[in-house]
Amino acid sequence: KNVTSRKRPHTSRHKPASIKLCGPTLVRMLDMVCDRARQLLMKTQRSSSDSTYQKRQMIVDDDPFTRTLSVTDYAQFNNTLVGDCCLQACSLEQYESHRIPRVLSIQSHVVHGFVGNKCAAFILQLYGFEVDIINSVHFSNHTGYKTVKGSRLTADELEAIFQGLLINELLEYDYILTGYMGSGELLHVVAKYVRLIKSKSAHIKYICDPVIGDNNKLYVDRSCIEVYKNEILPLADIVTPNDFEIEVLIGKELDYKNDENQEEVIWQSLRSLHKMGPSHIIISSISADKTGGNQTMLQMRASTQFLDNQYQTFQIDFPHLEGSFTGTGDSFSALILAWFHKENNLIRACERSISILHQILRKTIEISKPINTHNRCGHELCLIESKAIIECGEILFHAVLNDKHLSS
Ligand SMILES: Nc1ncnc2c1ncn2[C@@H]1O[C@H](COP(=O)(O)OP(=O)(O)O)[C@@H](O)[C@H]1O
Ligand SMILES: Cc1ncc(COP(=O)(O)O)c(C=O)c1O
Repeated sequence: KNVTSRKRPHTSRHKPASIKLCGPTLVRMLDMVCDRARQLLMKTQRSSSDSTYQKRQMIVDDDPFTRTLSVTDYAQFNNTLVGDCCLQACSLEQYESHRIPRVLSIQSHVVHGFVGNKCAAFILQLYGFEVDIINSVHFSNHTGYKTVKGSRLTADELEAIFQGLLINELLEYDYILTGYMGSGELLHVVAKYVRLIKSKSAHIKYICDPVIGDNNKLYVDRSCIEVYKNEILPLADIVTPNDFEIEVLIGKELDYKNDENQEEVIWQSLRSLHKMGPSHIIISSISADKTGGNQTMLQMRASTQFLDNQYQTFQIDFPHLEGSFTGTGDSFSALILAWFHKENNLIRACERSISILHQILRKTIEISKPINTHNRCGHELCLIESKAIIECGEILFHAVLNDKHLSS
């Protein structure tokens, strides 16, 4: 409460003093203070014969964005301004559940098109996340085009960026998301700062797409593999490898199709990866060539390891769409982050992410043409045009639980 003694007409517009409080008890207390203040103001007005009470203005501002309630009471009695009393309150529960979650996303950037941070930033910001972006590469376009020009972030540059954030006390995140990194040195710096950020709070989740390669081909420097195995995986909470990346990480080739006990091979490989650190693993797609299943379908497989070393495993089957797309893996990890945050449930997060991506790809096929003849990577994702699809998050494909809950 701030009471000023100034003569009219200085009913002024100066900024009200504000008290910020958290917690239900304090909110209740504030309510009482407000009520009492109002009673006193009314009483003063009634009892004063020469009251020069003017128009009383009370502004109650319930801000859905910051989830704060402000009560600003401007009142004037007997040539005295009693007012400029601003109370701003919200419960701690409300504050926590509506606080804007902050994500640090370290991935590639392309000037034209959609991969890496171009996908993650759009998707996450659309869902209301605050996204801090570090670009591991700054390229003209993705690597599917005839030519790619641009630069790569060095380990020293990354270290300098982290130092700046650290010194300014800005390394405060709820989620860390990483994708294409390129070199072991860069990954080493990432691991150092993920460790530091995670040491500040137990609630921080690290979602890692361990980009190594696909179809037996490495996309990154070989030095990445050991850093992923020894430094990154122990810090990661959710990982989204493809089947080639699983093979590289667990050091074992998997022959799903020719193995009699194919199911067991897949789940055993997931279990080996759990042992390296992450409690949630999602293989975003396995083709029918690998599983020997229905050629028109793709399969997502996922697994959660619980604290008591029990596992929950599930799969989602969805249609294989004709054509090739880039940026799908990066969009997938961003969607998983967003929906894991909203649902706090891996199964729901996977159902939503797979369903949303399916609709984005359908939209992309419907409204875009393959980029050009020399491009072997098909379509750029039509993410902006899919805004409503992303926001809606309709579930089209449901998860099927694996009945065996493996124990270690
Ligand atoms: N040809 C396709 N048909 C249907 N869905 C696809 C296709 N390509 C990608 N997706 C969707 O994008 C997700 C991620 O793509 P994927 O190819 O598994 O990742 P990455 O690009 O990392 O290899 C898949 O889980 C699937 O939902
Ligand atoms: C620079 C860059 N980053 C990331 C990716 C990964 O794309 P996806 O999400 O399809 O795995 C690509 C694919 O071409 C790329 O060129």
